[in-house]
Amino acid sequence: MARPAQDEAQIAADAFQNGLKEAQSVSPPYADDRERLFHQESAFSWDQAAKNNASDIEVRAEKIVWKIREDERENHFGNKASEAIPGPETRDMGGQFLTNKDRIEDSKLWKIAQAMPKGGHLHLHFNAEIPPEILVEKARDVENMFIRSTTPILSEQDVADTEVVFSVMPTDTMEVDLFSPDYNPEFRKPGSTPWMRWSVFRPIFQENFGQDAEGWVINKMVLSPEEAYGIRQTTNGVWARFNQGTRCFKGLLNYGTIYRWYIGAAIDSMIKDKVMYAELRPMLLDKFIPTEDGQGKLFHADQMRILVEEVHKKQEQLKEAGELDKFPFGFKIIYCSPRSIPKEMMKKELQDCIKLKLEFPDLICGFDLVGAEDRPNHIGFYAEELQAFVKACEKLNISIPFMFHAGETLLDSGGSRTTENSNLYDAVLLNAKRIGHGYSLVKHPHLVQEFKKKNICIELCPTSNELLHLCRNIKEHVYPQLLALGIPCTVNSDNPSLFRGDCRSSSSVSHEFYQVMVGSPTMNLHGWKQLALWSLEYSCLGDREKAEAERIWRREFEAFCKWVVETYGKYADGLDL
Ligand SMILES: O=c1[nH]cnc2c1ncn2[C@@H]1O[C@H](CO)[C@@H](O)[C@H]1O
Repeated sequence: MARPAQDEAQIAADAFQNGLKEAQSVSPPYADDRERLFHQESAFSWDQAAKNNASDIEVRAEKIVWKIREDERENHFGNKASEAIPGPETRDMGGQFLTNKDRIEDSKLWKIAQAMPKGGHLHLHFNAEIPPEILVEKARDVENMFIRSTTPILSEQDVADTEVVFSVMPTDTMEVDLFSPDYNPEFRKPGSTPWMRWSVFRPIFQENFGQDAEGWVINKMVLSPEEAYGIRQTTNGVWARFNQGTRCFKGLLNYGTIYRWYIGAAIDSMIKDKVMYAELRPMLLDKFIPTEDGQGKLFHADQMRILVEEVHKKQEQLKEAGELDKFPFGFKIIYCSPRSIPKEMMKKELQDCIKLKLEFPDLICGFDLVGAEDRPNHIGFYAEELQAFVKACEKLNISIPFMFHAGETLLDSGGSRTTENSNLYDAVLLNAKRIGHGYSLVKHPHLVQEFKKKNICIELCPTSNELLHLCRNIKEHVYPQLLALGIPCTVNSDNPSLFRGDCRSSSSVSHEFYQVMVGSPTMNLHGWKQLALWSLEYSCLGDREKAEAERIWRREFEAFCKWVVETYGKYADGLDL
C-alpha cells in the first residue's frame, strides 16, 4: 500500500540531513581533495615551467594583464551573463575576430599584445605581409601593369563574380578590352591575349560602374566578414574565395624593384609587430618573376639574392641606429609547393628546392606542401618522391626539414574519402620538424604521443582557422587542448593582409597573441612567454643564434613586463575585480 506523500517528504529530508552530517565529518574534507586535484593538474600544465621561473616583475605583470582582460571582457565588450537581451553595442570578448577587430584595437589588452616581444614568426606566406592598399598604390604608376579577368566585365554581376589577376609585362603586349562582350579570358593556350593595361582599365571601370577600380580589387584580395561568416558560406566556398585573393596579390608584388622594396617593408612591419626573426613561405612553382620592364626574368636564385641583399641593407641601417637586436637574424625561406600537382612536377620541385639550398645554404630552411587539405593530394601520395628527397639531402649532407601544412581540416582525410589519408600520419612518418595548423591532431590520441616523442611543434594560425571555417571563433579553437596535451606550439598570422575584414589596418602576430589570450581563461602572461620562447627553440636558427636570440628576447620580455607594471599597475589596482 502506498505511503502518504508527507511520509516520503519526511524520509527524504531525514536522509539528506544525515548525508550532510556525514559529508561534514569526512576526513579530509572535500575542499582539500579538490585543492589536491587542482594542484595535481597544474603541476603537469604546459606553462608550469614558465610560471616557475617567472621573475617578480613578470608575476606582477601577469596579475595586471589578467585583471585588464577580465575587466575588458565585461566592461569593454559588455558580455555580462544576464537575462537581459544585450544592446547592439555588446560584443563577446573572443567572439568573431572580424566583428570584433575595431573593438580589439581600442583596448588596453591590445596595446599590451602589441608591445609583447613575439620572438620568431614561423608561419607566414610570403605574399601576404603588406596591405593591398600599398601594393595598389605602387601599381598606379606602373605603365606596364596589366590585368586579366575570368569573364568579360559587362554587368554588376560580373563585377561581383569575376576573378582578376595582375602581371607586369612588356609595354608592347597586345591589349584587349575587358569590357567587350567579345573578351576571351583564355590565358593558358599559347598565343592567348587576355590582358588590358591597368591604367586604361581604371577610368573605364569607374565610368561604367561608378566605383573606384582600386577599391574594387582591394576587396577582391581581402576576405570580407560576409564572405567569412555569411550564413550560406561553405568551407569550399571560402577556400575558393581565399585562393582568388592570393592569386590577385601575386602579380602586384612579384616584379622587379617592387619585390626588392617588399623585403625591407616586410621587415619594418615585423619590427613594428615586435617580431625579431621570420621564416617566410614563398610558393616557388613559377620559376621566375618578371623584371620591372616585363622583358627580363628573375629566377629563384635572383630572387634569393635580392632577398639577402635587402635583408643586409636593412640590417646595416639597424646597426647604424644601434637597433640590430630588433631583427638580428634576417629571414629564412621555406620552399612551398602546391599539393595539387602531378608526381612528375613534384620531383622537379623537390630538386629545385635542393638546388636552391646548395646555392643558399643559410637561407633555405625547410620544405612545405600547401593548399586546401580537403582536396587532393594528401602528403602520402608523394611518399616516394619525399623519401627520395630525404635520401638525397643525406647524401649531400644538407638538412631541409619538412614543415608541412597538416591537420588544417575538419574532415582530416587528405582530400579523399578515407581518414587513412590524413596528412598527420605522413607528417609523423616523414619526420616533420614542425607542422602548420595541426588543428585535427586532437582527434588522434596515438599521433599525439608520436608528435611528443618526435618533438614536433605546431604552428598555430588562429585567425586563419576561424576565417577558413575550422571554428567559429577563438573560443572554439583547439589550441588550449593542443597545449594541454603537451604539444609545443607557436603563434602565427598565416596571411595577415587577407585576414583583416573591412578594417583598413592589416592583421598581425599581435592580433594572434591577443586572440590566444582572450580565447581561453587558461592563457596568461606566462603562457605568452612560453609560446614566444618555443618560437625561437623550434625555429631553424643555429644553436648559437638561438642562444643569442633567447638572450635578447629575455631582456626585451623583462623590459616589457616592467613597462606593463609602470603603465598599467595603478590602473589595474583601481579595478574592482
Ligand atoms: O593556410 C593555408 N593553408 C594551406 N595553404 C595556404 C594557406 N595559406 C596560403 N596557402 C597557400 O599558399 C600559397 C601562397 O600563398 C597559395 O596557393 C595559398 O593557397
